[in-house]
Amino acid sequence: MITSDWTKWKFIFCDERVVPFDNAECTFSIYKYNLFSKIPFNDEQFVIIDPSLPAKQAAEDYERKLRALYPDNVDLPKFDLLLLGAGPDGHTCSLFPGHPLLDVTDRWVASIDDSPKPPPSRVTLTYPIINNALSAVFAFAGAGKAELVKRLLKDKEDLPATRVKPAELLWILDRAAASQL
Ligand SMILES: O=C1O[C@H](COP(=O)(O)O)[C@@H](O)[C@H](O)[C@H]1O
Repeated sequence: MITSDWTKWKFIFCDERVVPFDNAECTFSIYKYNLFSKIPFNDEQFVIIDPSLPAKQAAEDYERKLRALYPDNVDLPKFDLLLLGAGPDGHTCSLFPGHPLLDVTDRWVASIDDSPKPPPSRVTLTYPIINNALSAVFAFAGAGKAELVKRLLKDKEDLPATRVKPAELLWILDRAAASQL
């Protein structure tokens, strides 16, 4: 059990699907009801997208909200910890293999309307922000992630997830996810 002054925490989302809060694909709502309901946070501690906006405007709005966390006008934010997953194609956040978003360096947050994984409209942090973080954790569980974990950690394929290179990168795997290493 972690003991912490939870009121000091701020939560941002590395990516989010542009869907209403009551949609099963809304990452904020998944966290809110499954994890955050167990810890005493209040809504002001979350930086969330405005899902009523089209993806491009939602990304601009979300970047404004992130910038507001840094009154000193930093060029790049330095987040303490990014908690990441990756899909079977090697995507992480909403950065998909071969997609032009992989090369975006002029924004903290980008939008996508043609995500290969539904839902199609999403906002995502870009690599300059991801790789400026103090630390990131990739967490994988289950046999369904075993081949992906092998491609990332053993084969070191050039995939969106292997381009994540913050100051410190940790991997949390259960035995099944690590079974092909
Ligand atoms: O759509 C997303 O998928 C990945 C994880 O993929 P899954 O196969 O485990 O569902 C996630 O890391 C990403 O942030 C999310 O938007």
